[in-house]
Amino acid sequence: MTEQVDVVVIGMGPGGEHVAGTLAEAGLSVVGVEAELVGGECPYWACVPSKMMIRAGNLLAEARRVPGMAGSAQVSPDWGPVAARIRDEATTDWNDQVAADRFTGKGGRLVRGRGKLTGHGQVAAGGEVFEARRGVVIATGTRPQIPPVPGLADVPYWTNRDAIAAKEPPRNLIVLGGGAIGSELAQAFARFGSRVTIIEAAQRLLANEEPEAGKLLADVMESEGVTVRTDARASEVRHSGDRFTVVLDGGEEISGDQLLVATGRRADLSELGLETVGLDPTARTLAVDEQLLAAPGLWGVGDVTGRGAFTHVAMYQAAIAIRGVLGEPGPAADYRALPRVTFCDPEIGAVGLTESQARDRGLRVRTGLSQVPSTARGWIHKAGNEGLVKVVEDMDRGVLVGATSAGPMGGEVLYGLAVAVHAEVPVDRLRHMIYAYPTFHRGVEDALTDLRSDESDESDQAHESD
Ligand SMILES: Cc1cc2nc3c(=O)[nH]c(=O)nc-3n(C[C@H](O)[C@H](O)[C@H](O)COP(=O)(O)OP(=O)(O)OC[C@H]3O[C@@H](n4cnc5c(N)ncnc54)[C@H](O)[C@@H]3O)c2cc1C
Ligand SMILES: NC(=O)c1ccc[n+]([C@@H]2O[C@H](COP(=O)([O-])OP(=O)(O)OC[C@H]3O[C@@H](n4cnc5c(N)ncnc54)[C@H](O)[C@@H]3O)[C@@H](O)[C@H]2O)c1
Repeated sequence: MTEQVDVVVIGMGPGGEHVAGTLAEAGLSVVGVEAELVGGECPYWACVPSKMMIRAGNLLAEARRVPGMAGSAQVSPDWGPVAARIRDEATTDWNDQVAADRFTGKGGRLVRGRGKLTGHGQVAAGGEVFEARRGVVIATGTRPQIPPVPGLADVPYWTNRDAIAAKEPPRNLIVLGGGAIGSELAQAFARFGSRVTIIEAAQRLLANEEPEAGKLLADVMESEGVTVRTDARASEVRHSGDRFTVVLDGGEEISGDQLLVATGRRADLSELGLETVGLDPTARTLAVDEQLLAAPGLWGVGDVTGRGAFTHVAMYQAAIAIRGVLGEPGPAADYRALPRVTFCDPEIGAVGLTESQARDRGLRVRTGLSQVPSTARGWIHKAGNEGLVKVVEDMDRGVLVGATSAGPMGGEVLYGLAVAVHAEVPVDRLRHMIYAYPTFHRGVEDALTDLRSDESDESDQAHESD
């Protein structure tokens, strides 16, 4: 027996929950299928609790900046309130009843279990088969990608989930991977007293962002006592008693009492029955078009699409898929001004293309750089003022195609830059704007003033030799 409904959403993380809840509110009959917790990774093991850890770590860091600035302060870190806040306020002890009720309260029907396509518009879940008249939405997210380092699979390493649920900070923490997860959690634990070593295979932290940002972050982390090993590869992992040992290429051994693996995430399409609708279940991500369609009547939203593993991308895509299901017009997905913020201290905000991504696309590029400590506000701020603004201009069009703002509130400073990239505001107009004094975002004006190209460098040099 199949049950007729309007829409089935498989995966109720931020993307799926938004689609399912909104369509249910619009009056459609919606089945939301969830294998774990309604709300997905973000509220229980990712964005929200990690930002609570970071907020607490930042409070400690600010208190440690009091000497020389505002008197004296004694700081005694206590993980207890952090763990309690994560348990009680963020996750309700990893119970999703509130989120489930939120969805059913909108008129949706929640089916617990794994959803699987069994043909076009057909989903098997929870022992039932649903026939979706309007369509199916896949929003199944990602899971940690564990690298094939010999020995790693056999040791009780942490993923983000264990780190978020930690009842106390580890004494010695090894973090494999210096991307967003590794960097954020490393700094948070370090500020609570963990001795942390980050092992990153790439040349720098946050390898997908501007090199200046990764270097800045590594410098600050190291000044706080975190050991940052870039260009470092693990060749073996061992565990004995309660000690982890990571052997690096070259033989050096790094030991700790916890090992956090944060080496990226990947979608798992293998169990979704994609072959029943003619799609490849071995693909790395669910390929979708600019309307988020993977096939007629089959939408994909969120991390599973591989277009940026961020909650705001999942929500953005969800809004487009909702319009698609409802048959409403609206703009297609546009990722030119995709913002991301790594909530370290300094906060690393970025939007659009990095300089090297812009060059790889064949753009003629000018870049400008300013340093937060050299701005009036950065100088006033003093302790904890490390940061920079970098802007990347497409010279031929005279617009910014990317920007980075790192520093205190770097993620907030990013907003203006994101508007500039999104709306393609001419650089000439940005330069003649009034920037409030003394804000951190005045560093944007300085970076715009600094815009220069390799070509102009070359012509400058030619001038000098004349
Ligand atoms: C430590 C950490 C910190 C992060 N911090 C941030 C941040 O600050 N800002 C930000 O924007 N992003 C952050 N992210 C990324 C963010 O968590 C994800 O981008 C977001 O959760 C993706 O939402 P989603 O709906 O695509 O998938 P998910 O949140 O992964 O949800 C997918 C859901 O689908 C379910 N599911 C999977 N397969 C099936 C199936 N077959 N049947 C039924 N259900 C299924 C899963 O159980 C899960 O609940 C962070 C991630 C991590 C790990
Ligand atoms: N603030 C945020 O918005 C936020 C925070 C955390 C996570 N996220 C999202 O979650 C995604 C996943 O985060 P992540 O940090 O796991 O992935 P990532 O891709 O950002 O970083 C993984 C890092 O691990 C390194 N690596 C891979 N294999 C390695 C190995 N064997 N040894 C050492 N290093 C290795 C890679 O070079 C890379 O730098 C992010 O890309 C981001 O989209 C966002």
